[in-house]
Amino acid sequence: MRCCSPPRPAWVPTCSSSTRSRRSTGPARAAGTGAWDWPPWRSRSRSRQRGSTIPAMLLPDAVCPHSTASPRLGPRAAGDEVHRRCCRGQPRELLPASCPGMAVPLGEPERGRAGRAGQGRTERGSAGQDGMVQGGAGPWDHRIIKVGKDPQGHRVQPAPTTTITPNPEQGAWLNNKGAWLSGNGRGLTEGGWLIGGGPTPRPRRVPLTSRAGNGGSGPRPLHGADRCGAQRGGACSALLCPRGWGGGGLATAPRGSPSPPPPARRGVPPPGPRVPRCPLHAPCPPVSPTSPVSPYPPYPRPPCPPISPHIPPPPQTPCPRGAAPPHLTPPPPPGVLPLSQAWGRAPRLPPSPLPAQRRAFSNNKILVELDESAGVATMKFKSPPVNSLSLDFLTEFCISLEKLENDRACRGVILTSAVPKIFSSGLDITEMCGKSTEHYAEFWRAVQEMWLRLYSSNMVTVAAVNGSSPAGGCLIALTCDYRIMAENPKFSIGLNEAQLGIVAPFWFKDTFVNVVGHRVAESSLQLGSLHPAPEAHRIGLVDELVPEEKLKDRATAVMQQWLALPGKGGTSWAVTECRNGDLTCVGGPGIEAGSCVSVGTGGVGGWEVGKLSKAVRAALGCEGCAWHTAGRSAGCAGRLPPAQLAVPALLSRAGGA
Ligand SMILES: CCCCCCCCC/C=C/C(=O)SCCNC(=O)CCNC(=O)[C@H](O)C(C)(C)COP(=O)(O)OP(=O)(O)OC[C@H]1O[C@@H](n2cnc3c(N)ncnc32)[C@H](O)[C@@H]1OP(=O)(O)O
Repeated sequence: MRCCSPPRPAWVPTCSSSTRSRRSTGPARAAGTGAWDWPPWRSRSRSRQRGSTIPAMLLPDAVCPHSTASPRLGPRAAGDEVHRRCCRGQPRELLPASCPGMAVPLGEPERGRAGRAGQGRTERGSAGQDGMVQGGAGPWDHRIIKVGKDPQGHRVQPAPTTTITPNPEQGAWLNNKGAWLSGNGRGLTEGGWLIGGGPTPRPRRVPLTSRAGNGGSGPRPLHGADRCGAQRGGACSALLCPRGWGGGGLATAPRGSPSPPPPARRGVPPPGPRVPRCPLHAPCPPVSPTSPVSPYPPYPRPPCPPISPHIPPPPQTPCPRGAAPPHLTPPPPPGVLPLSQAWGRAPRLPPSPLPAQRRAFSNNKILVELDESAGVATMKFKSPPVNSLSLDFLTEFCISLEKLENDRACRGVILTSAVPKIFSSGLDITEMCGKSTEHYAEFWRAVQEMWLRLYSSNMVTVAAVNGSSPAGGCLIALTCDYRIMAENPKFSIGLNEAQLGIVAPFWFKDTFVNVVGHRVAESSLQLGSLHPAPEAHRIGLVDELVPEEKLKDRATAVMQQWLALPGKGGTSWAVTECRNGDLTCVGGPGIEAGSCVSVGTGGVGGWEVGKLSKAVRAALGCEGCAWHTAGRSAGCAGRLPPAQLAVPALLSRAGGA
């Protein structure tokens, strides 16, 4: 059973004028005689086999039912007008062959064409006010449910049980109540529906099982009757029907025919071949090869959504030691320099077996020479006259150091001076007076950055002090892992800020204390002493003195010694513990147990002694496993709370200075 009421045949007029015209031409058509297969959609052969004979008045018009072009049906004067309205004003000759009215070619005897009849089927409709066709088992089972008006304008109300009786004399059908149902015997009413019939107009009583608009379970209006061109007064044919199906002048589809697609709804695209869409669409449905071919162009391609929601994020590289991902790393406290640039550097690898090469790069203030065979670079300060640490110098210093850090062939760096008798005169005094506040801030950030980078470097750093090194120059030497000074009493080193009327920043002081101890540092800082080379060696400010001409070789030898040791950069090992917020060395190769190494002292697991970066990493958990081994406090289990480390406090204070 079909789910929809049958479509109106293409040749059924819907306009009242057509009906009136047809009725007016009824007598003329009635003059025609002859046996015909009727209705025209009935198979001719089948009808002939039954020997059907239909009155001439019931015969259809010519190919266009409204046209009187048929010689059997008389003049076509009135029919032409109807024809133009019915067939959209197209001349018959221009109608396409698919038009149901074109089944009979021009010039041929106008006999009913072969067609399909909805006979023997029961059509239950819920077509609402547009009408409904109901049928039964017989050829006349189809019935008009919604009826129009009789010639006098009276509305015809079908009874629950209706008998349709053709009345050739009146050119109409009558029901059992004597009501007029159709004006031409083809089941037409004004605004009504065509019903099929059989070859023999046998009056028959068929109970009505459904009424129009009862909302029953019958078929729905055919593919949206309100949208069908036929319902709007035009012919519903295969070419004219906006849906492109269901037309062709067939009242009903044959049994077993595929159900038509559901009626188009507002905002819902009609069925048709699915258009492949952007593969990035998440719910992209597969293209169905069996989808009916739609006569409509494909739907506009929906705009592709941004690729970001559909593109998976890059996988996060887990911290090898279980540390928090980079994006979870807590930001440094306000005022603290970002340490990200000093952390997370690529692991340093042994030099490649390639032939030994020497590379050098230079800028205005610093000359860098890299011996790839030894994995040692030399940074020579060349900012005459005194290698003052200006903003440009500091910037170039950080850039050069970063280049070496990123160079896998470099494992150690030696800092020395290309200016005779001067290692560095310290911070450039001209940068600290007569400038804007912004410039002071920028300069001071550069100073701290220089210290952090050098102190947290993964490379072994050796200072070859070949000249005087006051204040900031001394700080550079103190920040290195090892200090070798030219054995020249004229060269002095120390933090002389007190002589300038300023106080050395606490991180200057801490670094100094780490090297010479508290008491020496205290006295030296209070006096602002500049210690000659011999004295500097005596108080431990420098590790050894060598003749100036041997300074380079000695620095290289020391570097090789450090690089030969295991661990990152070949530095010594130390076991530290966390106690009262300080990092205390509890032993290690070459390190006295119990000595306070404070910040920057490494621990187990390959930390480098004197490397602040390792302690900072431990504070953030990146070195947690090492602390788990050496730590004694509860906070050292896997990840050391930053509060128990002196490093964050140190950095915080550095930023606040
Ligand atoms: C914002 C927040 C801040 C916050 C402030 C907080 C900062 C605290 C930390 C501060 C750290 C510092 O390093 S403060 C800087 C401390 N540095 C110093 O005190 C250096 C003192 N200088 C010296 O001792 C000597 O100059 C020395 C380096 C040994 C070289 O002696 P020489 O005889 O060979 O040469 P000189 O004739 O003295 O100097 C040559 C020229 O170099 C200049 N010169 C020398 N030192 C200079 C210097 N540090 N900066 C600029 N210019 C310098 C001289 O003025 C001369 O310039 P001309 O006359 O034009 O030829």
